[in-house]
Amino acid sequence: MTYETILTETRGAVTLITLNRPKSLNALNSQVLAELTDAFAQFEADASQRCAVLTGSGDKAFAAGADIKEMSDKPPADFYIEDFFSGWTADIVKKVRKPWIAAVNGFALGGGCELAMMADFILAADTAKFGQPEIKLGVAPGMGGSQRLTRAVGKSKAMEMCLTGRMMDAEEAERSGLVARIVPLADLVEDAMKTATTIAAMPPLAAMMNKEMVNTAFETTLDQGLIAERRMFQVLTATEDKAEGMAAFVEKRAGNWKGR
Ligand SMILES: CCCCCCCCCCCCC[C@H](O)CC(=O)SCCNC(=O)CCNC(=O)[C@H](O)C(C)(C)COP(=O)(O)OP(=O)(O)OC[C@H]1O[C@@H](n2cnc3c(N)ncnc32)[C@H](O)[C@@H]1OP(=O)(O)O
Repeated sequence: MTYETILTETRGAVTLITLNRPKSLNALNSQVLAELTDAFAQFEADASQRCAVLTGSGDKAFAAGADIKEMSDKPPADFYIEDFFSGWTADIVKKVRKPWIAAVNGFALGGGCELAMMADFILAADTAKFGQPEIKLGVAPGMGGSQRLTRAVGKSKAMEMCLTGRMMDAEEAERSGLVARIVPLADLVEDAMKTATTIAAMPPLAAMMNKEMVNTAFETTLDQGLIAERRMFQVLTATEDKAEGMAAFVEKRAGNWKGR
């Protein structure tokens, strides 16, 4: 599938998606939203693909946010009538059950930071900068920034960032728990692809359920999360891959996963 605003390629069981609007620092417009949603749907439907990486073209930006020029022209009522931005949660966060990584190669601001936080985890280049500067435009995060950032880094830091619009560099982002690891920019995509390849080699059902468990912890109470974890563990003990995984360990060999 070829797109205009994103690039996609597959390397083994890993899909690499690159935001590709370098002249506007990969700003996210309606076409990006449509094409990214389609690319993730293709990834989710392709049984040969088990993990994905999302990054930005160029060395300057992952995504500098929603396309301000497009937003400034949009009739205000249309945002509400069309329930704008709801597609990101429905089509990318909820429907993509396979693991995917955000490899943040530069500015991740506004919608760019929000998109990165939809990933299962973030690998940040040492040059990456994160922020929710919407207040400077007279608005506020509109795609989960105030909710996911607060859950990821805590109220004080999220509140300061939303009220001042300041950026957080990669060191602060790692220290705050927003990103899993920092990688030199030159090595970022290869490290992310290598990490994704490791995940893609895991039993696919267990990978999906580990993702679902951690996301449940991010969104519910401890008691409900413990119940969800226990039920998914119990389901996994009934799978062929559980029998294969434990037999492979005892027989000191690699597992041959069936995905069921
Ligand atoms: C109708 C709706 C459209 C979107 C639909 C699809 C959904 C998209 C995602 C939804 C997001 C939800 C809502 C979100 O919370 C709201 C936002 O994201 S608001 C935007 C927040 N981001 C910003 O405020 C950052 C703006 N950019 C900057 O501050 C600076 O560009 C920078 C990143 C600090 C870099 O500065 P410089 O190095 O000086 O580079 P330039 O500023 O000269 O930029 C180069 C070039 O890129 C253009 N550009 C940069 N950012 C954007 C942007 N966000 N939108 C559009 N264009 C952008 C900039 O204009 C320059 O272009 P040129 O002037 O050379 O033509």
